[in-house]
Amino acid sequence: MIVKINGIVTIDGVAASGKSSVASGVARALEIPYLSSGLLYRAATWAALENGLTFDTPEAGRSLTALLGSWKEGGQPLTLRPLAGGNQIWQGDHDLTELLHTAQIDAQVSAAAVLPELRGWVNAELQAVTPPFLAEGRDMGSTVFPQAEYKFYLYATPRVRAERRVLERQQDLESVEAALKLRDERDARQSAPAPDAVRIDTGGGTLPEIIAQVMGHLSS
Ligand SMILES: Nc1ncnc2c1ncn2[C@@H]1O[C@H](COP(=O)(O)OP(=O)(O)OP(=O)(O)O)[C@@H](O)[C@H]1O
Ligand SMILES: Nc1ccn([C@@H]2O[C@H](COP(=O)(O)O)[C@@H](O)[C@H]2O)c(=O)n1
Repeated sequence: MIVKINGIVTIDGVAASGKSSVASGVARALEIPYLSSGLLYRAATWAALENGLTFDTPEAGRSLTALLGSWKEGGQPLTLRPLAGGNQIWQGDHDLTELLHTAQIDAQVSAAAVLPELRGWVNAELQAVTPPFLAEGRDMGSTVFPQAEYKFYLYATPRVRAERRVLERQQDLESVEAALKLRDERDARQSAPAPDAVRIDTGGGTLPEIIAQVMGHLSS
């Protein structure tokens, strides 16, 4: 059956639970774009680190959003390209995407993401997009798009997530699992599932099976 979405679908969840892989598969099946909010937080973190900004001062949030604003005014804005096959982030004509999934960004991004000014900047970028689309992150269903038609929340044990992540990165299982647990703790405040989200344990199936599970909810 062909499923037609006119509004917004949200997929939230903990780190490495499979959000972007599932979002990409579902977006392709629905033939709509998906927006990775995490990629915007990662890009802003990269921008701060490149420019010597830290996240632990009272003016940190304002300094970071001022930097992002100055890039926009200078004609070099950070831009999310919401391709269904995988999101990209560009600054002007530079594709930054490859630089954003490193252990260094993983370790710093939660400190940037608690800054209210940065959360406001990311939310405004996403809310400027015209539906239909699928939005993926931590607080898409709870805060940014509470009006979404369908909401999902993905989770899996830290061990399952770490076992998947070591296949993508040159790191050992124990340190990947420890880093994921730390990120879960730091992100806990903005990661509470929307009360009306369908919760799915991605440890309970293969990637195609989880995508099919989400599609099943959309067509029922
Ligand atoms: N059943 C499954 N469901 C979801 N992802 C799976 C599954 N099995 C394996 N994976 C793999 O888990 C890995 C992590 O997935 P992905 O990068 O989509 O997670 P994420 O939640 O977007 O991560 P992050 O929060 O770090 O951005 C990917 O390599 C993906 O292919
Ligand atoms: N809605 C969101 C999305 C992400 N974050 C923060 O960004 C980090 C990276 O996100 P990934 O989806 O790529 O893991 C994440 O650890 C959070 O700190 C957020 O706060 N809200």
